[in-house]
Formats: sequence, C-alpha cells, structure tokens
Amino acid sequence: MRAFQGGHAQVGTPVLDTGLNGRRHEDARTDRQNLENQQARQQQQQRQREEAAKRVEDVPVHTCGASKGTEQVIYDPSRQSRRSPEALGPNRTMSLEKMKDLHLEGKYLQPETQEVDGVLMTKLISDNWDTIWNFQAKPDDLLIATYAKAGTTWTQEIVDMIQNDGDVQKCQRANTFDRHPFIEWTLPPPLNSGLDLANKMPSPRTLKTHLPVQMLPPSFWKENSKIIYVARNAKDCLVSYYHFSRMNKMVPDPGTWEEYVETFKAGKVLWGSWYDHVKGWWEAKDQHRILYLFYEDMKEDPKREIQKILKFLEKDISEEVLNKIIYHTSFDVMKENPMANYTTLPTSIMDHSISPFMRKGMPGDWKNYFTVAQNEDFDKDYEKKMAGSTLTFRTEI
Ligand SMILES: Nc1ncnc2c1ncn2[C@@H]1O[C@H](COP(=O)(O)OS(=O)(=O)O)[C@@H](OP(=O)(O)O)[C@H]1O
Repeated sequence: MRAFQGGHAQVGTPVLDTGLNGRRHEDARTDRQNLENQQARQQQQQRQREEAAKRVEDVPVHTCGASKGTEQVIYDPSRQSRRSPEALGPNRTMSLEKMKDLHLEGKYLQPETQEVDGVLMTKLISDNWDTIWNFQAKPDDLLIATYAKAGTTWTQEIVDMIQNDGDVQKCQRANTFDRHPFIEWTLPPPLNSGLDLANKMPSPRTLKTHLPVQMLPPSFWKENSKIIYVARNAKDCLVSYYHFSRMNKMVPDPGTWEEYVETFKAGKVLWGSWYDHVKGWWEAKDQHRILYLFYEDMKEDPKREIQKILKFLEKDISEEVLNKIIYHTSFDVMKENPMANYTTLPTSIMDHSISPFMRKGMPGDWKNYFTVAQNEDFDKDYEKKMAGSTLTFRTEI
C-alpha cells in the first residue's frame, strides 16, 4: 500500500487515490488532513528557502560575500548541509563554521608554523605565500589592517554598518569572517581561504589583513586602495592575544603566561613583532591612503573616531544613523551578536568557555596580568624597541 505513514509523505506522492482502498472514511479524512498539513509545511519551508535566497541577492554588491548558487559564503541556516568535501566538487568551498559538519577539525587544526621573511606565519600561509603576495587588489578595495587583537572585528562591524547605512539586518547576513575576506588566512580545501573569498567577492570589497606593512601584496600600493589601520597598545594586545591563543586551536599554544610575555616581546608569535608592525604602518601612513586609528581613541570617543572613518570613506550619514552605528558596534552589543562574536564556529576551533572572543574590550586590562617586575622589564624593552619613533600609545584611558 502506498499510503503515507506518520505524516512523512513526499510532496507529489499520489497518496489519496491509491492508499485508501478498504480503509474507514474517518481514517481517510485524518489522512487527508495530515497530508494537507504536510504539504502546507513543505510549501512554507520552500517559501522560507526562497526568501533566504532572495535576501542573499538583495544584499548590495559592495558588501555581499557570495555569488548566488555557491555554498561558501553567506550564512544561511536553511542551507546547512552535511555534504562530504568530495561532493562539493572542485570549485565549491565552504565557510569555516561548517568544519564541524564535515568532521574535519582534528585533520586540519594543526597550528604548524613557518617563517616568511623572518615573520612567523602558519605553515599553510607560508606554503601559499607566492599566491598571497601576488594577490590582485583593486582601486575600490578597502583594507582593514591591524596587528592581531587590536580591534579588527570592531572596525569591521563599524565599516559594514557605514557601508550599509546603519541597516543591522544587512550586517547580519553573514559571519564577520565571511563578510570581509581575511586575505592571507589559508585553510585547506574545501574550507574557504581568504583569497578564495576575496576573488569571488564582487567589488567594492572590504578585506582584512594582519600582515606587517612590508609583506602587504604590492598591488595594494599600485592600485592605491584605501587602508584603515588600527593600532592598540602593546600590553593590552599581548593580554588579548594570550587569551585568544588559549581558546583558538588554529593558532599556536601560548604556553604559560610567563612564557607568552617573552614570546610576544621576541616577536615570535603569528604575524611577528608588534613593535615592527605598528611602526612600519605608522611610517607608511603619510605616503599612502592610510587612516591610522587607535583602539584607545575608539573606546574613549567612538563618535569622533567613526566620524574620521566616515570622512575617509567619503560617506555622509544622518545623526540618527551615526548613533545607531555607535550602539550596534558597542562592546556589549557585539558580544551578543553571533555574526560578530565568532560563536558560530565549532568549539573544537574556538572554545569560548576557555576565554570568549569578546573578552573584556577595555584598555588597561593588562594591569590584571602583569606583575610589577614583568611590567618594569616590559617597559625597558619597549623603550629600546620603540626608540626613535614618533608613535606613542596610551595604556589606559
Ligand atoms: N565593540 C568592541 N569594543 C571594544 N573592544 C572590542 C569590540 N569588539 C571586539 N573588541 C575587542 O577586540 C579584541 C579582539 O581583537 P580583534 O578583533 O583584532 O581580533 S582578531 O585579531 O581579529 O582575532 C578583543 O579584546 P580583549 O577583550 O581585550 O581580548 C575584543 O574584546
């Protein structure tokens, strides 16, 4: 008998005219009702899928992270699949958050490192270096460049809100890491590497990098792309990086706090020396279209710093939208925003119970970690490394 059972009939299954022979009229009515309910549910799900697909199409091209029909970029729960890497085909890649679905965590989470021109990188970045170096930037690209943990995600959210005229829904279209390709970040297929995402993204693109200035792909200089650089004081960067390295399995283990302080000072962390990074970009800022911002200033007066970004991007917005951006990009709101707080990644990649990505968001937290002796040693070493530079930082506000 071809009658549906327990309401699991497929759409289009010819149930009513074949499955009811010899059954009671009452049963038939219930069965018909079940089928109608089932069909209504399926139609509703289909409508939701179509609406989700439409939302993706509706996102303005300058911020949209995927072309229609690809699997890799847009966060869309209705399209969660459990396909194998092979089933994705040669040109199909996927967002990092799907790693769990593919049971790939153990296979890929080996933070092997290798230096590129004396700067520590993951081995995957190092192996892919020629391709990264030859990345083709475009004149209308916007690059957000930072040393790790300096306020990248915060700046990304501000920029996205500006580009979308304060439309929170549009900024919810995908995870931070899928909205703004992290150009040097290399993952094995089928996972999305930054370059895969960037090359598929329609212009104008907003990109992210932690590369020191001398390692930036030269096409950015040649094409005169705009760059926002955000710097954060060394001690808070160190503390934030230490906790991030504890919770994120994609970067090397930090060891003990004492060990990490020395590793950081020696610049033997991913993306190299903080000192060289902030100084290098500081020197470059007067020769290129670079807006150099400070995390501490953003914290002290977000309105003033967002206005600097607006001017740099040549954007005009109303006071109302500006206030909306300040609110939406505040630490407390971003901490609860799954599209900005990295909580959609599997815990095997980032374990927020060890330390949340959105941890404290406050200048001066270093005082809770440095001993007096560590602080004195740090300051002495800092003076030597920063000697001759006009760049100064505030370590509290
Ligand atoms: N809105 C807002 N306001 C203030 N602070 C914020 C905000 N968003 C992120 N953060 C803090 O920035 C730190 C993470 O830095 P990054 O985003 O640069 O990290 S990453 O390098 O991209 O992994 C990390 O700093 P710590 O809290 O000191 O660890 C985040 O909490």
